[in-house]
Amino acid sequence: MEIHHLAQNNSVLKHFLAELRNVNIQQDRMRFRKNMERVGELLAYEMSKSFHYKEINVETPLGSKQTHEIDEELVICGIFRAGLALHQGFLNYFDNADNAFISAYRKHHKNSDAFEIEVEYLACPALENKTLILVDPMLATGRSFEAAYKAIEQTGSPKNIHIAAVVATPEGIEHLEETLRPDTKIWIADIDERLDEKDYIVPGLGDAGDLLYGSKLQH
Ligand SMILES: O=P(O)(O)OC[C@H]1O[C@H](OP(=O)(O)OP(=O)(O)O)[C@H](O)[C@@H]1O
Ligand SMILES: O=c1cc[nH]c(=O)[nH]1
Ligand SMILES: [Mg+2]
Repeated sequence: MEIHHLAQNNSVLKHFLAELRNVNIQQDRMRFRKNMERVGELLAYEMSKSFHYKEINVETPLGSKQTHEIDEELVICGIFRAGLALHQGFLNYFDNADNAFISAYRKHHKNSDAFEIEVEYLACPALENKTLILVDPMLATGRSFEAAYKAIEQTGSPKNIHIAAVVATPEGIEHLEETLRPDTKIWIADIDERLDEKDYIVPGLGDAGDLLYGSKLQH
């Protein structure tokens, strides 16, 4: 499995990430959503370097130019809720991509921190010969990405699979290495230290879904 850890190099990505993590700045919900979308755009740009391209000829006002365009049929799949803003960032760059939507949430056991991942909704185009990009900001235990991929897999087998997340843990990445197709490529803005006792990422950024859209009733 190929793992790309993008914040290893300095770029404006680190600036947006710092704002997403900052407990004062992240309370500005509109700015948090915008930064998440902008990180989606940067992840899309980095990922695009790994795509196949085909030669095309473009007529300019002054002549013609042999150049290239993306030669992959993309399907962007956002995981509800928290994946929505990141999904929009990918769509801002991959204009004509098809899209899939899947829900995944942590359903807690009664009076316990233990949880199962519930998948209740999936809308997905045909995946044969497509490049699937699964996006969710948080890769904590990795169980949501796993559950989402297993549900999507029932509908068809994509040619290529990319996973995109903003903050990940080493445990989460290891979990995906054990459970997803070995040719999957993972694109992560940053990799943090560990999970806490509630399986939240430390230091992470908090609850991504709540920061984007407000709190929800616990299941
Ligand atoms: O790697 P995991 O341990 O599975 O945790 C990560 C998941 O947790 C968050 O979603 P959450 O369940 O909070 O739902 P939400 O998007 O509605 O906030 C996040 O968006 C991931 O989907
Ligand atoms: O740290 C975490 C872990 C799961 N979901 C979040 O939103 N944040
Ligand atoms: Mg959440």
